[in-house]
Amino acid sequence: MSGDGLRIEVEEVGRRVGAGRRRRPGADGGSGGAGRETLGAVTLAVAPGELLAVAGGSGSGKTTLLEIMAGIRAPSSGRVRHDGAEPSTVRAALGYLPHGNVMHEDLPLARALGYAARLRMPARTDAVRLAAAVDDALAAVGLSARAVQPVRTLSEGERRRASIAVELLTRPRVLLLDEPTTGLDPATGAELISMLRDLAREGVTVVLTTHAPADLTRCDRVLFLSPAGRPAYLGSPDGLTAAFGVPTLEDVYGAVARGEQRRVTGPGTESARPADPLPGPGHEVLHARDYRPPAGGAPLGPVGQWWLLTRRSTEVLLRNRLSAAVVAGSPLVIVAMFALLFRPGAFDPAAPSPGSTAMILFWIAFGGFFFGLTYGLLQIVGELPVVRRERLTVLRLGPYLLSKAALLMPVLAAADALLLAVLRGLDRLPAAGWGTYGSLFTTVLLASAAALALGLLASAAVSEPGQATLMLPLLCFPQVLFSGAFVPVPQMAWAGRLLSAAMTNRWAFEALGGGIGLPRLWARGASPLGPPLLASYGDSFGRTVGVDWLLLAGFTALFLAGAWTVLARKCPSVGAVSRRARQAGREAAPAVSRPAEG
Ligand SMILES: Nc1ncnc2c1ncn2[C@@H]1O[C@H](COP(=O)(O)OP(=O)(O)OP(=O)(O)O)[C@@H](O)[C@H]1O
Repeated sequence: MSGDGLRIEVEEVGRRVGAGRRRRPGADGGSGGAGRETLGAVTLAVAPGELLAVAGGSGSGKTTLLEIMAGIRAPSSGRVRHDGAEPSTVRAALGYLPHGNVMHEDLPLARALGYAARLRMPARTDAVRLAAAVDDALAAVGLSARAVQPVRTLSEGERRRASIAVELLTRPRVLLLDEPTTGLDPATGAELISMLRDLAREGVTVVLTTHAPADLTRCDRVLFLSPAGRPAYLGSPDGLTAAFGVPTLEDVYGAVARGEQRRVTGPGTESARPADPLPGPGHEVLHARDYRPPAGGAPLGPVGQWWLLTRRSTEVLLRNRLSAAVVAGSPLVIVAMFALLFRPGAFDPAAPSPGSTAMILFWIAFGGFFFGLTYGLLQIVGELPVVRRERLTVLRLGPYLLSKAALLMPVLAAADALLLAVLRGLDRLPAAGWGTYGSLFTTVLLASAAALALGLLASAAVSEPGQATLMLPLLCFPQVLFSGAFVPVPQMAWAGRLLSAAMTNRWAFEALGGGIGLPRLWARGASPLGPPLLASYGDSFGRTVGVDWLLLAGFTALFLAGAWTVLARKCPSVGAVSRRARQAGREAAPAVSRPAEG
């Protein structure tokens, strides 16, 4: 189903990991000198139509090499070219399948592929051609009969094939797969390799990493890496056992671990097809303008992506009944609890209850915050592997984050409106005009928006849903303590006052107090407790409400920018990795040319 593959040239590629630097995809570009070598001096060429297996013990650098070939990790030395071009410039022609299952599990298979096709294929592709691309990809991996089945109900082998189908949508000319057979039974593994072999037969260049000795015999060539990440064998699978003088493929692992090395160069060991020599140092590298991407035009722009991602997030949420029930049900439960907690008439000027009025306003502010935070927290972390994978194609982070806001802000607006309407209906809030309630609603909605952005930031920063759950009390507690509702801001220690300025709940609480006329009620109402309470709060409610709104909007923008930054670091685009590689190369250059001391 694909055209001619690209010729991959790996030239003296090595990678070192520096001391004290954290691992993150593509981010730890080599420093050229210091650190531990995890991959060393790998040189090979993979021809179009060839199926190459990269084998080796755990930690021998298989994934590292594959990621370098895909252009999503920078080598510390050497270089990789696809038909003479840098990986980043031919990204549209590369299909990269990371280890594990990276699809939205709640979507039916064809729907998940449909969204992936719309995202990756040219924007002008019409619905009929998109559907045909999905059908072709499903047929290529033998899953046409599973099209309507939710991804989570597929077997492990079917899921692996479904993941490959996503890459096939754009008819890649190079397919790089990290451990596609891990976890599969031998028959399913063999089936999957035979499917990859068919793709290679059609001209695609296929490279896979594997732990299964049986896979090796089904590939054209094998690159065996030593525990130190150096090539121990490169050649035909048939010659593998003989080269190490061992009876079985399993024994090769032991021999390689003992440090034996066989760089076979006889017939069948080189590229399956005759190739041009590797480009020399003076060889001019192709750049994006020289490479012709598949015909059809550019993929969706930012607005198109935003709308597509909004629709996908909505469908993902609606198809997961538990998540949908939590999103819809938690405001109902919380509103009901508020209605039970407070007594009516606290705002009655003839008999006000100043302490209760402060508490009612605080819990309204906190309700808006809590809805936003809980909605945001689980949004990103659960689909981070999908985001990471899509960032390697065309996904933009701005539209992605804004799609979450587009999905959740209407729900938050409904929850906030319900909260105010129920409390007003039950006389927990005073009778007042639309202007006052418009102000209260704006405040709570802005509080929810800021909390949603904070939730998205936390969700992007953690690495698993369990950690996101732990973040909930951590983020809520200071918002309660330092809101100024329980201990008025003027009564706090100076450090507490400083901290309270960073709490969105403080500004929401004060805006609600100002908006509903709390100072007037406390000062002129019939309760003798009002004036001293007002004195303890100082000028907390004296500010123009618009200033509080600006602060809440500023926090929202700040948290969204934070989420964008975290995601950009965790899920770099291929272009970003390539820039880092060039930067690392420039930094490494002086170290390489430095004369030996002594
Ligand atoms: N950023 C990093 N910092 C420290 N060590 C790293 C970093 N990146 C990779 N490594 C190390 O590089 C080595 C190769 O890792 P890699 O994931 O490529 O191995 P692998 O052969 O794919 O392993 P496995 O088969 O277990 O998946 C490992 O020892 C790993 O710990």
